[in-house]
Amino acid sequence: MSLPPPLLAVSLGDPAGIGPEVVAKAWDSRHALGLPPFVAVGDPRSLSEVWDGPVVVLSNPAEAIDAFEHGLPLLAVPAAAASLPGQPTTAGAHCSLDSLELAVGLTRSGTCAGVVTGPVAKHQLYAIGFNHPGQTEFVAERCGVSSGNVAMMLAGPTLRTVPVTTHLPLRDVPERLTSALIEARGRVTLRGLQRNFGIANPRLAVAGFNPHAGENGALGSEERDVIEPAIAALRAEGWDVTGPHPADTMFHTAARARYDAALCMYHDQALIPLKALHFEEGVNMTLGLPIVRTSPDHGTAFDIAGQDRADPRAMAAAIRMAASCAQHRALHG
Ligand SMILES: NC(=O)C1=CN([C@@H]2O[C@H](COP(=O)(O)OP(=O)(O)OC[C@H]3O[C@@H](n4cnc5c(N)ncnc54)[C@H](O)[C@@H]3O)[C@@H](O)[C@H]2O)C=CC1
Ligand SMILES: NCC(=O)COP(=O)(O)O
Repeated sequence: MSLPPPLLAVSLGDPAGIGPEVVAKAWDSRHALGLPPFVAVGDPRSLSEVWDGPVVVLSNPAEAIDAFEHGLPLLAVPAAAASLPGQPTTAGAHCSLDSLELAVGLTRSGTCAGVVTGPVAKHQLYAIGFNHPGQTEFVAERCGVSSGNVAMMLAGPTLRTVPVTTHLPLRDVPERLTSALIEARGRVTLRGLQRNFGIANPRLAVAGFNPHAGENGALGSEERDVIEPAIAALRAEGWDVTGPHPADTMFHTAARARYDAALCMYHDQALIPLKALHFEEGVNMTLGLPIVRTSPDHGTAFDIAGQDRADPRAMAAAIRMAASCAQHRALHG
């Protein structure tokens, strides 16, 4: 059985970044890229700065599916002041936050089947008082889920990675890494693979923290003291979990074939292999939420905004993945 493609909400992200451009280009290529209907949420001027295609400004999201064939459906969240591509402003940061809020609200209410979040600049948001590390934790809070019970999964065609710790200074990682946190992220990841991707018996490979996964304790003790107990606890629940693996040898082709997701100890351990292999089509998905949330793996790219150089494939992949996961959940719960 299959269901009609669901309507998704797509926030444009920072108006000065490449979010508006990649969303517009995704709509332009909707047939070639096989995209389901979506409604954009964000600043109308940020679109007209970079695109002269048709925009259908809606007053009611219910009109989006009919409008989608004729123009890019938009729920307008105008920024208080115009911002130019590549020149982020405080007004733009507020607009990106308001757009995110509305897009998440449309999804939580069931009006949309999933939310795809455009790239925001974290330092711009921090400057206006945003007190979450990133959009992941913001969406989790809006859904009533603690940030410890969600997982940021980066996914490409041949690799999925999940960092246990995300946006914090590297020097703070060791004290933040606990067996309980590794176990929780591992469990959310395994359940997320089942729920969103239909992988009945998911395989999780857990990375070490130190070089050579600690070299039997000679190069660090986190593997023995923190990571191995978490792996043992997950295995005791019946999950297929291996590790701790030396991180430098778990991402080559043959190694990747042995697992469905790699659980990594810190941000760059997870994101470097993913972006090296799949930058053009990488998707960031939040696991553990009652709603579907995806995002392209890239950021605001202020350096190329407004130059017609932004590649829309990661945004398109994020839209496709959100639709596919939403349909899978609708069919299988
Ligand atoms: N999902 C999100 O909201 C994310 C937001 N960010 C934010 O983005 C800002 C900039 O971060 P950076 O580390 O510079 O990463 P970035 O992904 O914005 O840019 C890195 C490099 O890749 C290029 N690039 C990125 N996306 C591209 C695309 N679609 N097509 C062609 N070239 C592309 C950029 O021009 C730049 O040279 C930061 O403030 C960060 O917080 C970063 C990652 C994800
Ligand atoms: N490096 C990934 C990233 O910055 C995305 O974070 P989030 O805003 O989706 O939490």
